[in-house]
Amino acid sequence: MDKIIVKGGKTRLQGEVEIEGAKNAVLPLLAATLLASEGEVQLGNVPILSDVFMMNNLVKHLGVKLTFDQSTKQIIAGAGKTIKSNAPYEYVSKMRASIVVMGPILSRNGAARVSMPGGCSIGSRPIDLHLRGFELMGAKITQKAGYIEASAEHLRGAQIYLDFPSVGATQNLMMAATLADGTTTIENAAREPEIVDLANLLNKMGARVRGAGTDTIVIKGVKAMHGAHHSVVQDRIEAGTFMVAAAMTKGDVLIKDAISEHNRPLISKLTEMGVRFIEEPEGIRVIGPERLKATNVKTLPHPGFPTDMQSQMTAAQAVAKGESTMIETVFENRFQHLEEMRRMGLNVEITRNSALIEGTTQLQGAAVKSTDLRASAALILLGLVAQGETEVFKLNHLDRGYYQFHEKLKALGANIERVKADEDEEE
Ligand SMILES: CC(=O)N[C@H]1[C@@H](OP(=O)(O)OP(=O)(O)OC[C@H]2O[C@@H](n3ccc(=O)[nH]c3=O)[C@H](O)[C@@H]2O)O[C@H](CO)[C@@H](O)[C@@H]1O
Ligand SMILES: C=C(OP(=O)(O)O)C(=O)O
Repeated sequence: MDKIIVKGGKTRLQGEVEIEGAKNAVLPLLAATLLASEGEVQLGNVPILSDVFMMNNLVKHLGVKLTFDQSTKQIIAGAGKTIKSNAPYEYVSKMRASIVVMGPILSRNGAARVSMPGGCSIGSRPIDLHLRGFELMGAKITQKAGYIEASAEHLRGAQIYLDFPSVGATQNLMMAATLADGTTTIENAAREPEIVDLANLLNKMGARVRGAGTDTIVIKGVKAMHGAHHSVVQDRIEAGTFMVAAAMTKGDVLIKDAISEHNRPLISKLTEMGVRFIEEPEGIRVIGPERLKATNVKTLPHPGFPTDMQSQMTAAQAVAKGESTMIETVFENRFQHLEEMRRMGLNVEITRNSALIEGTTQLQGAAVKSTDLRASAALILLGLVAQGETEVFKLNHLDRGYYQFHEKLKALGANIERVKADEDEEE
């Protein structure tokens, strides 16, 4: 596997950066291609990421004729006249998000057998809310030998209240409801921009989804769905990561075509820390101060501060003047990067889901390993400001969600390279 080497301390990022389509949008969009029984779903602005390749393999296995032209970032998914009901372990176990194929399969076939996705390093990630919603729609759910089996002669519309506004459950249930008999209402639904993107594609495919982006989504079932054209929404987490990078390095970076509406909580916190944001016709310009000020952050479902920006924000807090707090309320185990950051001199006290960070200008480069996707980006950001050399290992996490991350930072002036790691370095 590769490693990234960052030589930090003097970097001041400058220039402009292009942002890809969102990983967290495109994965459910790919699952939605299973719902079309005729025509082609054409997706543009598709990010070139390992998670996308894995989801492509799963939907292809299930019966969609899919091609991915990486040069144009376009996927063409030819409708499966029929699709398979069985999503096997070898595909689902590789990626948590693959559970969102269950709603479309169940909706089309009246039956689904999907391997249990399991947890991951940031938490146990149960799927009880997804399954409870399917049951309310008339599905019988059983668990056997690591698989969840669902069957329903007629999936029917239902009134579903989610105990927590789960992104995945909202997406799965929305898709299940598209071909169900009657009307489904999802209350306390997730409101993330990726939910809106999915609803937009579903409607282009012939579904009748209203209210996405609010806490109540209403879906009227239709008889069949067809092909459509759709461009994947911009990745607000990638955009946010570059905002933090500019903020930490006294930078001046134009984030091309950034959508401030999607990054309100982050922009608000960075502004509190002394960062300037200028809305320009080509995007948002981010200007970092001489020294960031401390701030207190708590992660929440959208429109609260996103848990997917938590690690990157702790990197900014690590170099801010004064004491900051970070409270993680969405995932129970998302502070592993702080242990790695300690190796670089981070002053942090962790009490359960709360971290007290004392900012310093004395961070030193070190060898660190990515513990999850956003941790990998956060460690690289910290490497930009630490004195000396930082080596970041386990880049398989980074490749799940960032396309050409080091090239983009390099183009902004970072001293960074990606090289092959020796086997013995990786442990
Ligand atoms: C591919 C994708 O889009 N991933 C995003 C999605 O993940 P994902 O869809 O898995 O996240 P959820 O919103 O479902 O999970 C949020 C919380 O709810 C809990 N929960 C969820 C479902 C359930 O049935 N029961 C339950 O208890 C989870 O364990 C977690 O603690 O939203 C998360 C929260 O914004 C982001 O961090 C992920 O990047
Ligand atoms: C946690 C994330 O993704 P996933 O849900 O795919 O693990 C993320 O994008 O930060």
